[in-house]
Parts: sequence; C-alpha cells; structure tokens
Amino acid sequence: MHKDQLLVKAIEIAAKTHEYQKRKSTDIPYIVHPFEIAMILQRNGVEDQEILAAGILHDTLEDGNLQVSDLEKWFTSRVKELVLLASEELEGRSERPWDKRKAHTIEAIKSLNTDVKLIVCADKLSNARSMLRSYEKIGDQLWDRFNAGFTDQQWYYDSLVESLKDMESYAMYQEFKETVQRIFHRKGE
Ligand SMILES: Nc1nc2c(ncn2[C@@H]2O[C@H](COP(=O)(O)OP(=O)(O)O)[C@@H](OP(=O)(O)OP(=O)(O)O)[C@H]2O)c(=O)[nH]1
Repeated sequence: MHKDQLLVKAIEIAAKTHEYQKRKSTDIPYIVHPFEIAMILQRNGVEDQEILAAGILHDTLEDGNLQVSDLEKWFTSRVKELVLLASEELEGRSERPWDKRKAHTIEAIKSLNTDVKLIVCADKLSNARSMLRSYEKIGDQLWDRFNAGFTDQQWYYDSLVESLKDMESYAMYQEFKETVQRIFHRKGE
C-alpha cells in the first residue's frame, strides 16, 4: 500500500457521501470542511494517517448517510472508532433538542483521548472560522442560519473552549479560543 492510499480512500468516500450537501445556508460544497480539518491537523504536526483519514471522514455518519458498517468495510477499526467518537451521539439524534445534544457533546469531549480531541478541536476551529467570516459579512443575521441564537451559541462555544483546554499547547486551540473571543465577546465594538 502506498503512503497516501488511506487518505485517498477517505477523500473518495467523504466526497461521495457529501456530494450533494452544502455548508449551512451557503453555496459552499460540504467537502471543503472535511478538507480543512485535514489541513488544520497537518499544520498542527499530525502525521498519523489514521487520524487524518478520520478527520476527513468525521461528518460522514453525523451529517451524511454513511453507516458504521461502511466504515468497517473500507477502513481499519481504529479509523472507524475515531470517527464514531468524534461524532455527536447518533442514536435518537433527530428527536433530541439542540441544547440537550450540545450539552452532551460538551461533557463527552472532556473524556475523549488526545487523538479524538485533535479531530474535534480542528472541527470546531473550522466551524468557528466560518462563523467569523460570515459574521464579518452579514453581522447578526448570521444567527438566523442556526438552530439556536446568539446566547445559546455563545454558551456552546465558550463551553467547547473549556472542554478542549487540554489541547492548549496546539496552535489550533489558541486560534479556536481567539476566534470564539472575536465572534462572541466583541467588547466596545
Ligand atoms: N459553523 C458552521 N457550522 C456548520 C456549517 N455548515 C454546517 N454546519 C454544522 O452546523 C452545526 C451548527 O448548527 P446548529 O444549527 O447550531 O446545530 P445543529 O445543526 O446540530 O442543530 C455545526 O455543528 P457542531 O455541533 O458545531 O459541530 P459538528 O460536530 O456537527 O461539526 C456543524 O456541524 C457552517 O457553514 N458553519
């Protein structure tokens, strides 16, 4: 197997899974987000191909229609486990309200191992970057795009900063923290 084979397969599966999806309320193809996760991980020194592959695949179960059995068929059990652990609790997801789902995520992150926290931190940074870009363009209209408004999103992102604090030696965590400050704590602006 050549060195890039695992990542090429992860890109193929993620691109097919997210083929018709766009990022929330935008015209941006969904696959831009998983690619950004892999770029953030690499910039932060991650060379482990299974972590990078899981980063690319991290939303295929939660936001795509891929099944765990598909991941088992194409990838190692470690890649499958990393994707599962990086996903919001999947069972009964559609019936649970936003705040219950996010409160569960905030608590669950605290007990994840570093490999999964790397993926989660890169994911949340990518989401926060896109929120900041949109906020700078459309201001408070941004909050209409999401299933929760400013106050709830502020609680969620401040809590994520706290849940991920073991990652403070990574540049991506510092950027995440600063981005959250810029979106949610714009004092005097
Ligand atoms: N910021 C941002 N989020 C987007 C975008 N497109 C899709 N998303 C997804 O939308 C979620 C935030 O939207 P909400 O309305 O607050 O939450 P919900 O979809 O889970 O109900 C993010 O979940 P999350 O819990 O923050 O993370 P994740 O683990 O689901 O990725 C992310 O997955 C985008 O352009 N910007």
